[in-house]
Amino acid sequence: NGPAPGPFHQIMMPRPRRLLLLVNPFSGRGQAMQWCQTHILPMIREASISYNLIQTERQNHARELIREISLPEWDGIIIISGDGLLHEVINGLMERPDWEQAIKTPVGILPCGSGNALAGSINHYAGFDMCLREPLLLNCCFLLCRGGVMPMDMVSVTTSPSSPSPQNGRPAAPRRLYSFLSVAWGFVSDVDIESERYRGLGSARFTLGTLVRLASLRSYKGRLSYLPVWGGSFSPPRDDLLPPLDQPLPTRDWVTIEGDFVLVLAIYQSHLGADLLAAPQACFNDGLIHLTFVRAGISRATLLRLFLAMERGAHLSLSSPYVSHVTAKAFRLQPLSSKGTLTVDGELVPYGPLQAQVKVARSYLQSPPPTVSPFPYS
Ligand SMILES: Nc1ncnc2c1ncn2[C@@H]1O[C@H](COP(=O)(O)OP(=O)(O)OP(=O)(O)O)[C@@H](O)[C@H]1O
Repeated sequence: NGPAPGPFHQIMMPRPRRLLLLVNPFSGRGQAMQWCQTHILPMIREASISYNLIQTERQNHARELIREISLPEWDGIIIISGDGLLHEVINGLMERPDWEQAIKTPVGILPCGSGNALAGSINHYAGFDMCLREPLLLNCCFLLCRGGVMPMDMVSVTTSPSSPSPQNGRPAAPRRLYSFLSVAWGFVSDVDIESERYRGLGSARFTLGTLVRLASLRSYKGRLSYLPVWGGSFSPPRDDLLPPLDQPLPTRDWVTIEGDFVLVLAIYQSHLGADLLAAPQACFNDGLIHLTFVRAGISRATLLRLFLAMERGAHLSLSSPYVSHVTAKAFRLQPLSSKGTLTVDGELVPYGPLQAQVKVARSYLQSPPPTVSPFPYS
Protein backbone atom coordinates (compact mmCIF):
# COMPACT_ATOMS: atom_id res chain seq x y z
CA ASN A 1 0.00 0.00 0.00
CA GLY A 2 2.58 2.58 -1.04
CA PRO A 3 1.74 6.06 -2.29
CA ALA A 4 -0.43 6.32 -5.40
CA PRO A 5 1.68 6.65 -8.54
CA GLY A 6 2.07 10.31 -9.50
CA PRO A 7 2.77 11.90 -12.88
CA PHE A 8 6.50 11.09 -12.58
CA HIS A 9 5.64 7.42 -12.25
CA GLN A 10 3.46 7.61 -15.36
CA ILE A 11 6.22 9.18 -17.43
CA MET A 12 8.84 6.65 -16.35
CA MET A 13 6.80 3.53 -17.01
CA PRO A 14 6.84 2.59 -20.70
CA ARG A 15 3.46 1.34 -21.82
CA PRO A 16 3.39 -2.32 -22.77
CA ARG A 17 3.79 -3.12 -26.44
CA ARG A 18 0.48 -3.76 -28.18
CA LEU A 19 0.39 -6.30 -30.96
CA LEU A 20 -2.38 -7.24 -33.32
CA LEU A 21 -2.15 -11.00 -33.83
CA LEU A 22 -3.79 -12.38 -36.97
CA VAL A 23 -4.19 -16.15 -37.05
CA ASN A 24 -5.11 -18.25 -40.08
CA PRO A 25 -6.49 -21.34 -38.29
CA PHE A 26 -6.19 -23.40 -41.50
CA SER A 27 -2.55 -22.60 -42.28
CA GLY A 28 -0.08 -25.47 -42.54
CA ARG A 29 -1.49 -28.58 -40.89
CA GLY A 30 -4.20 -26.58 -39.12
CA GLN A 31 -2.24 -26.25 -35.86
CA ALA A 32 -2.03 -22.45 -35.60
CA MET A 33 -4.65 -22.03 -32.84
CA GLN A 34 -3.26 -24.95 -30.86
CA TRP A 35 0.28 -23.53 -31.09
CA CYS A 36 -1.09 -20.16 -29.98
CA GLN A 37 -2.34 -21.70 -26.76
CA THR A 38 0.65 -23.93 -26.09
CA HIS A 39 3.60 -21.83 -27.31
CA ILE A 40 2.86 -18.31 -28.48
CA LEU A 41 0.48 -16.69 -26.00
CA PRO A 42 2.35 -17.91 -22.89
CA MET A 43 5.59 -16.34 -24.23
CA ILE A 44 3.88 -13.11 -25.24
CA ARG A 45 2.20 -12.77 -21.83
CA GLU A 46 5.46 -13.54 -20.10
CA ALA A 47 7.06 -10.67 -22.07
CA SER A 48 4.28 -8.34 -20.78
CA ILE A 49 3.08 -7.64 -24.30
CA SER A 50 -0.61 -6.86 -24.65
CA TYR A 51 -2.39 -8.19 -27.69
CA ASN A 52 -5.61 -8.61 -29.55
CA LEU A 53 -6.01 -11.91 -31.39
CA ILE A 54 -8.20 -12.23 -34.47
CA GLN A 55 -8.77 -15.44 -36.40
CA THR A 56 -9.17 -14.93 -40.13
CA GLU A 57 -12.41 -16.35 -41.46
CA ARG A 58 -11.71 -16.42 -45.19
CA GLN A 59 -9.21 -15.46 -47.85
CA ASN A 60 -8.70 -11.67 -47.99
CA HIS A 61 -10.25 -11.15 -44.55
CA ALA A 62 -6.92 -9.87 -43.19
CA ARG A 63 -6.38 -7.66 -46.23
CA GLU A 64 -9.80 -5.99 -45.78
CA LEU A 65 -9.28 -5.61 -42.04
CA ILE A 66 -5.88 -3.97 -42.49
CA ARG A 67 -7.32 -1.49 -44.99
CA GLU A 68 -9.79 -0.27 -42.34
CA ILE A 69 -8.15 -0.37 -38.90
CA SER A 70 -6.64 2.49 -36.94
CA LEU A 71 -2.92 1.74 -37.14
CA PRO A 72 -1.53 4.06 -34.40
CA GLU A 73 -3.15 1.74 -31.83
CA TRP A 74 -0.69 -1.02 -32.70
CA ASP A 75 3.05 -1.40 -32.29
CA GLY A 76 3.03 -4.25 -34.75
CA ILE A 77 0.88 -6.59 -36.81
CA ILE A 78 1.94 -10.18 -36.32
CA ILE A 79 0.91 -12.99 -38.61
CA ILE A 80 0.45 -16.43 -37.09
CA SER A 81 0.26 -18.38 -40.30
CA GLY A 82 2.22 -19.05 -43.49
CA ASP A 83 3.70 -16.41 -45.78
CA GLY A 84 0.40 -16.01 -47.66
CA LEU A 85 -1.29 -14.10 -44.84
CA LEU A 86 1.61 -11.65 -44.59
CA HIS A 87 1.26 -11.06 -48.33
CA GLU A 88 -2.35 -10.05 -47.63
CA VAL A 89 -1.35 -7.73 -44.78
CA ILE A 90 1.37 -5.95 -46.79
CA ASN A 91 -0.99 -5.45 -49.71
CA GLY A 92 -3.74 -4.28 -47.34
CA LEU A 93 -1.32 -1.66 -45.95
CA MET A 94 -0.38 -0.52 -49.47
CA GLU A 95 -4.04 -0.21 -50.51
CA ARG A 96 -4.76 2.39 -47.83
CA PRO A 97 -4.94 6.07 -48.77
CA ASP A 98 -2.27 6.69 -46.08
CA TRP A 99 -0.06 3.88 -47.44
CA GLU A 100 3.17 5.87 -47.12
CA GLN A 101 2.75 6.02 -43.35
CA ALA A 102 0.87 2.71 -43.06
CA ILE A 103 3.64 0.60 -44.58
CA LYS A 104 5.96 1.73 -41.80
CA THR A 105 3.86 -0.27 -39.32
CA PRO A 106 6.12 -3.10 -38.15
CA VAL A 107 4.97 -6.51 -39.26
CA GLY A 108 6.16 -9.88 -38.06
CA ILE A 109 5.59 -13.57 -38.55
CA LEU A 110 5.17 -16.52 -36.21
CA PRO A 111 5.40 -19.45 -38.60
CA CYS A 112 2.56 -21.95 -38.76
CA GLY A 113 2.46 -22.56 -42.53
CA SER A 114 4.10 -25.29 -44.54
CA GLY A 115 6.79 -23.26 -46.35
CA ASN A 116 7.64 -20.50 -43.84
CA ALA A 117 10.22 -18.83 -46.06
CA LEU A 118 10.31 -15.49 -44.25
CA ALA A 119 10.55 -17.15 -40.85
CA GLY A 120 13.43 -19.27 -42.19
CA SER A 121 15.16 -16.08 -43.37
CA ILE A 122 14.67 -14.33 -40.00
CA ASN A 123 15.94 -17.39 -38.16
CA HIS A 124 19.03 -17.51 -40.42
CA TYR A 125 19.70 -13.78 -40.12
CA ALA A 126 19.47 -13.97 -36.34
CA GLY A 127 22.21 -16.60 -36.38
CA PHE A 128 20.16 -19.63 -35.34
CA ASP A 129 20.67 -23.05 -36.92
CA MET A 130 18.20 -24.10 -39.59
CA CYS A 131 15.09 -25.64 -38.02
CA LEU A 132 11.43 -26.36 -38.77
CA ARG A 133 8.07 -26.58 -37.00
CA GLU A 134 7.99 -25.81 -33.24
CA PRO A 135 11.71 -24.98 -32.87
CA LEU A 136 11.39 -22.42 -35.70
CA LEU A 137 8.23 -21.02 -34.14
CA LEU A 138 9.89 -20.72 -30.73
CA ASN A 139 12.94 -18.94 -32.20
CA CYS A 140 10.71 -16.44 -34.02
CA CYS A 141 8.56 -15.96 -30.93
CA PHE A 142 11.65 -15.34 -28.82
CA LEU A 143 12.91 -12.73 -31.32
CA LEU A 144 9.51 -11.07 -31.37
CA CYS A 145 9.33 -10.87 -27.58
CA ARG A 146 12.85 -9.44 -27.43
CA GLY A 147 11.73 -6.67 -29.79
CA GLY A 148 13.52 -4.62 -32.41
CA VAL A 149 12.61 -3.53 -35.89
CA MET A 150 14.57 -3.55 -39.12
CA PRO A 151 13.72 -2.43 -42.65
CA MET A 152 12.82 -4.98 -45.29
CA ASP A 153 12.76 -4.44 -49.06
CA MET A 154 9.59 -4.76 -51.00
CA VAL A 155 9.20 -5.46 -54.67
CA SER A 156 6.43 -3.91 -56.72
CA VAL A 157 5.04 -6.44 -59.19
CA THR A 158 2.80 -5.76 -62.17
CA THR A 159 0.92 -8.85 -63.33
CA SER A 160 -1.30 -9.42 -66.33
CA PRO A 161 -5.00 -8.75 -65.75
CA SER A 162 -6.93 -11.80 -64.58
CA SER A 163 -9.77 -11.71 -67.12
CA PRO A 164 -11.42 -9.39 -69.65
CA SER A 165 -13.18 -6.44 -68.07
CA PRO A 166 -16.86 -7.35 -67.49
CA GLN A 167 -18.00 -3.89 -68.68
CA ASN A 168 -16.67 -3.86 -72.21
CA GLY A 169 -15.02 -7.25 -72.76
CA ARG A 170 -11.64 -5.54 -73.34
CA PRO A 171 -8.62 -6.71 -71.34
CA ALA A 172 -8.68 -5.24 -67.82
CA ALA A 173 -5.78 -3.07 -66.64
CA PRO A 174 -2.59 -4.79 -65.39
CA ARG A 175 -2.62 -5.43 -61.66
CA ARG A 176 -0.11 -3.95 -59.24
CA LEU A 177 0.80 -5.78 -56.07
CA TYR A 178 3.57 -5.78 -53.51
CA SER A 179 5.76 -8.73 -52.76
CA PHE A 180 8.19 -9.38 -49.90
CA LEU A 181 9.42 -12.84 -50.85
CA SER A 182 9.50 -14.19 -54.38
CA VAL A 183 8.19 -14.48 -57.90
CA ALA A 184 8.30 -17.99 -59.33
CA TRP A 185 7.57 -19.52 -62.72
CA GLY A 186 7.89 -23.13 -63.86
CA PHE A 187 9.23 -25.86 -61.60
CA VAL A 188 9.08 -23.91 -58.30
CA SER A 189 5.57 -22.48 -58.73
CA ASP A 190 4.31 -25.81 -60.14
CA VAL A 191 5.56 -27.65 -57.05
CA ASP A 192 4.12 -24.98 -54.75
CA ILE A 193 0.65 -25.10 -56.30
CA GLU A 194 0.47 -28.82 -57.14
CA SER A 195 1.66 -29.87 -53.67
CA GLU A 196 -1.34 -28.10 -52.05
CA ARG A 197 -3.04 -31.50 -52.25
CA TYR A 198 -0.45 -32.98 -49.84
CA ARG A 199 -1.03 -30.18 -47.29
CA GLY A 200 -1.48 -32.75 -44.50
CA LEU A 201 2.25 -33.58 -44.79
CA GLY A 202 3.42 -30.13 -43.65
CA SER A 203 6.76 -29.09 -45.15
CA ALA A 204 7.29 -32.61 -46.56
CA ARG A 205 4.66 -31.66 -49.14
CA PHE A 206 7.38 -29.81 -51.09
CA THR A 207 9.73 -32.84 -51.08
CA LEU A 208 6.98 -35.06 -52.43
CA GLY A 209 5.87 -32.37 -54.91
CA THR A 210 9.48 -32.00 -56.13
CA LEU A 211 9.83 -35.74 -56.74
CA VAL A 212 6.49 -35.90 -58.58
CA ARG A 213 7.38 -32.95 -60.81
CA LEU A 214 10.91 -34.30 -61.43
CA ALA A 215 9.37 -37.52 -62.72
CA SER A 216 7.53 -35.58 -65.43
CA LEU A 217 9.86 -32.65 -65.93
CA ARG A 218 8.42 -29.83 -68.04
CA SER A 219 9.96 -26.86 -69.73
CA TYR A 220 8.30 -23.62 -70.80
CA LYS A 221 9.07 -21.21 -73.60
CA GLY A 222 9.59 -17.68 -72.48
CA ARG A 223 11.55 -14.47 -72.49
CA LEU A 224 13.30 -13.20 -69.37
CA SER A 225 14.73 -9.69 -69.31
CA TYR A 226 16.52 -8.21 -66.34
CA LEU A 227 18.38 -5.10 -65.36
CA PRO A 228 21.57 -6.27 -63.70
CA VAL A 229 22.81 -4.41 -60.65
CA TRP A 230 25.74 -2.96 -62.53
CA GLY A 231 23.54 -1.36 -65.24
CA GLY A 232 21.61 1.91 -65.27
CA SER A 233 21.44 4.51 -62.55
CA PHE A 234 19.41 3.34 -59.62
CA SER A 235 17.50 5.87 -57.58
CA PRO A 236 15.13 4.04 -55.27
CA PRO A 237 12.36 4.16 -54.28
CA ARG A 238 10.88 5.76 -57.43
CA ASP A 239 9.25 3.26 -59.79
CA ASP A 240 11.43 4.50 -62.61
CA LEU A 241 13.05 1.45 -64.09
CA LEU A 242 10.14 -0.14 -65.93
CA PRO A 243 7.91 1.12 -68.74
CA PRO A 244 4.27 -0.10 -68.71
CA LEU A 245 3.97 -3.87 -69.13
CA ASP A 246 2.72 -3.63 -72.73
CA GLN A 247 5.57 -1.39 -73.90
CA PRO A 248 9.07 -2.46 -74.95
CA LEU A 249 11.94 -2.31 -72.49
CA PRO A 250 14.83 0.03 -73.13
CA THR A 251 17.62 -1.85 -74.90
CA ARG A 252 20.41 -0.15 -73.00
CA ASP A 253 21.59 -2.00 -69.87
CA TRP A 254 18.93 -4.73 -70.07
CA VAL A 255 19.81 -8.39 -70.69
CA THR A 256 17.23 -10.58 -72.47
CA ILE A 257 17.24 -14.36 -72.76
CA GLU A 258 14.69 -16.19 -74.86
CA GLY A 259 14.27 -19.94 -75.00
CA ASP A 260 13.04 -22.91 -73.00
CA PHE A 261 13.13 -22.62 -69.22
CA VAL A 262 12.57 -25.20 -66.51
CA LEU A 263 12.23 -22.48 -63.88
CA VAL A 264 12.69 -18.82 -63.13
CA LEU A 265 12.87 -17.79 -59.48
CA ALA A 266 13.23 -14.22 -58.24
CA ILE A 267 13.78 -14.08 -54.50
CA TYR A 268 14.61 -11.20 -52.14
CA GLN A 269 14.96 -13.04 -48.83
CA SER A 270 17.49 -15.76 -48.17
CA HIS A 271 15.01 -18.64 -47.86
CA LEU A 272 12.54 -20.16 -50.30
CA GLY A 273 11.22 -22.42 -47.53
CA ALA A 274 12.41 -22.81 -43.93
CA ASP A 275 14.84 -25.51 -45.13
CA LEU A 276 15.78 -24.03 -48.53
CA LEU A 277 18.57 -21.46 -48.46
CA ALA A 278 17.97 -20.23 -52.00
CA ALA A 279 19.87 -16.91 -51.80
CA PRO A 280 22.50 -17.24 -49.05
CA GLN A 281 23.85 -13.75 -49.71
CA ALA A 282 20.44 -12.04 -49.55
CA CYS A 283 19.79 -9.50 -46.80
CA PHE A 284 16.42 -8.01 -45.80
CA ASN A 285 17.33 -4.59 -47.15
CA ASP A 286 20.05 -5.14 -49.76
CA GLY A 287 17.91 -3.58 -52.50
CA LEU A 288 18.44 -6.61 -54.76
CA ILE A 289 16.39 -9.21 -56.56
CA HIS A 290 18.25 -12.53 -56.61
CA LEU A 291 17.36 -14.25 -59.87
CA THR A 292 17.94 -17.93 -60.54
CA PHE A 293 16.97 -19.45 -63.87
CA VAL A 294 17.34 -22.97 -65.16
CA ARG A 295 17.27 -23.65 -68.90
CA ALA A 296 15.74 -26.72 -70.55
CA GLY A 297 18.24 -29.50 -71.16
CA ILE A 298 19.20 -29.91 -67.49
CA SER A 299 19.03 -33.56 -66.40
CA ARG A 300 16.67 -34.66 -63.65
CA ALA A 301 19.66 -35.77 -61.57
CA THR A 302 21.31 -32.33 -61.78
CA LEU A 303 18.05 -30.56 -60.91
CA LEU A 304 17.59 -32.86 -57.91
CA ARG A 305 21.20 -32.14 -56.85
CA LEU A 306 20.47 -28.42 -57.17
CA PHE A 307 17.55 -28.63 -54.74
CA LEU A 308 19.38 -30.92 -52.33
CA ALA A 309 22.36 -28.52 -52.28
CA MET A 310 19.94 -25.63 -51.68
CA GLU A 311 19.21 -27.01 -48.21
CA ARG A 312 22.69 -25.81 -47.26
CA GLY A 313 22.88 -22.93 -49.70
CA ALA A 314 25.59 -24.85 -51.54
CA HIS A 315 23.80 -24.81 -54.91
CA LEU A 316 25.57 -21.62 -56.02
CA SER A 317 28.81 -23.54 -56.46
CA LEU A 318 27.13 -26.33 -58.43
CA SER A 319 28.38 -25.73 -61.93
CA SER A 320 25.98 -26.46 -64.76
CA PRO A 321 25.68 -24.63 -68.09
CA TYR A 322 21.89 -24.71 -67.63
CA VAL A 323 21.80 -22.90 -64.28
CA SER A 324 22.36 -19.15 -63.83
CA HIS A 325 22.30 -16.88 -60.79
CA VAL A 326 22.30 -13.10 -61.23
CA THR A 327 21.31 -10.08 -59.16
CA ALA A 328 18.96 -7.52 -60.64
CA LYS A 329 17.02 -4.40 -59.76
CA ALA A 330 14.13 -5.16 -62.08
CA PHE A 331 12.97 -7.89 -64.42
CA ARG A 332 10.25 -8.72 -66.92
CA LEU A 333 9.05 -12.24 -67.60
CA GLN A 334 7.06 -13.06 -70.72
CA PRO A 335 5.84 -16.66 -70.76
CA LEU A 336 5.44 -17.79 -74.38
CA SER A 337 3.98 -21.24 -73.58
CA SER A 338 0.22 -20.99 -73.33
CA LYS A 339 -0.13 -22.86 -70.00
CA GLY A 340 1.80 -22.67 -66.76
CA THR A 341 1.76 -21.28 -63.22
CA LEU A 342 3.14 -18.04 -61.84
CA THR A 343 3.25 -17.23 -58.14
CA VAL A 344 4.04 -14.11 -56.13
CA ASP A 345 4.97 -14.86 -52.49
CA GLY A 346 3.67 -18.38 -53.11
CA GLU A 347 0.23 -17.13 -54.17
CA LEU A 348 -1.07 -17.84 -57.67
CA VAL A 349 -1.29 -14.79 -59.96
CA PRO A 350 -2.72 -14.56 -63.51
CA TYR A 351 -0.55 -16.35 -66.04
CA GLY A 352 0.95 -13.90 -68.53
CA PRO A 353 3.61 -11.22 -68.75
CA LEU A 354 4.79 -9.92 -65.38
CA GLN A 355 7.38 -7.38 -64.32
CA ALA A 356 8.87 -6.32 -61.02
CA GLN A 357 11.11 -3.71 -59.53
CA VAL A 358 12.71 -3.58 -56.11
CA LYS A 359 11.69 -0.74 -53.78
CA VAL A 360 14.25 -0.35 -51.10
CA ALA A 361 13.31 -0.72 -47.47
CA ARG A 362 9.69 0.30 -47.63
CA SER A 363 8.33 -2.24 -45.21
CA TYR A 364 9.48 -3.07 -41.72
CA LEU A 365 10.11 -6.37 -40.12
CA GLN A 366 9.79 -7.09 -36.44
CA SER A 367 13.13 -8.60 -35.69
CA PRO A 368 16.16 -8.05 -33.48
CA PRO A 369 19.47 -6.80 -34.69
CA PRO A 370 21.26 -9.94 -35.83
CA THR A 371 23.54 -11.69 -33.43
CA VAL A 372 25.38 -12.91 -36.50
CA SER A 373 25.20 -11.25 -39.89
CA PRO A 374 26.08 -14.18 -42.11
CA PHE A 375 26.68 -12.29 -45.37
CA PRO A 376 26.90 -8.56 -44.73
CA TYR A 377 26.30 -6.69 -47.97
CA SER A 378 28.33 -3.60 -48.57
N1 LIG B 1 -9.69 -18.48 -42.55
C1 LIG B 1 -9.24 -18.71 -43.77
N2 LIG B 1 -9.83 -19.59 -44.57
C2 LIG B 1 -9.36 -19.86 -45.81
N3 LIG B 1 -8.27 -19.26 -46.35
C3 LIG B 1 -7.62 -18.36 -45.60
C4 LIG B 1 -8.08 -18.04 -44.28
N4 LIG B 1 -7.22 -17.13 -43.76
C5 LIG B 1 -6.30 -16.88 -44.72
N5 LIG B 1 -6.54 -17.61 -45.83
C6 LIG B 1 -5.77 -17.69 -47.08
O1 LIG B 1 -5.10 -18.94 -47.11
C7 LIG B 1 -3.95 -18.85 -47.95
C8 LIG B 1 -2.79 -19.59 -47.34
O2 LIG B 1 -2.41 -18.96 -46.15
P1 LIG B 1 -0.94 -19.04 -45.58
O3 LIG B 1 0.08 -18.88 -46.65
O4 LIG B 1 -0.87 -18.06 -44.49
O5 LIG B 1 -0.83 -20.49 -45.00
P2 LIG B 1 -0.23 -21.76 -45.70
O6 LIG B 1 -0.66 -21.83 -47.13
O7 LIG B 1 -0.55 -22.91 -44.85
O8 LIG B 1 1.30 -21.51 -45.61
P3 LIG B 1 2.40 -21.84 -46.67
O9 LIG B 1 2.28 -20.72 -47.68
O10 LIG B 1 3.66 -21.78 -45.91
O11 LIG B 1 2.06 -23.18 -47.20
C9 LIG B 1 -3.70 -17.37 -48.16
O12 LIG B 1 -4.04 -17.07 -49.49
C10 LIG B 1 -4.65 -16.70 -47.20
O13 LIG B 1 -5.13 -15.52 -47.76
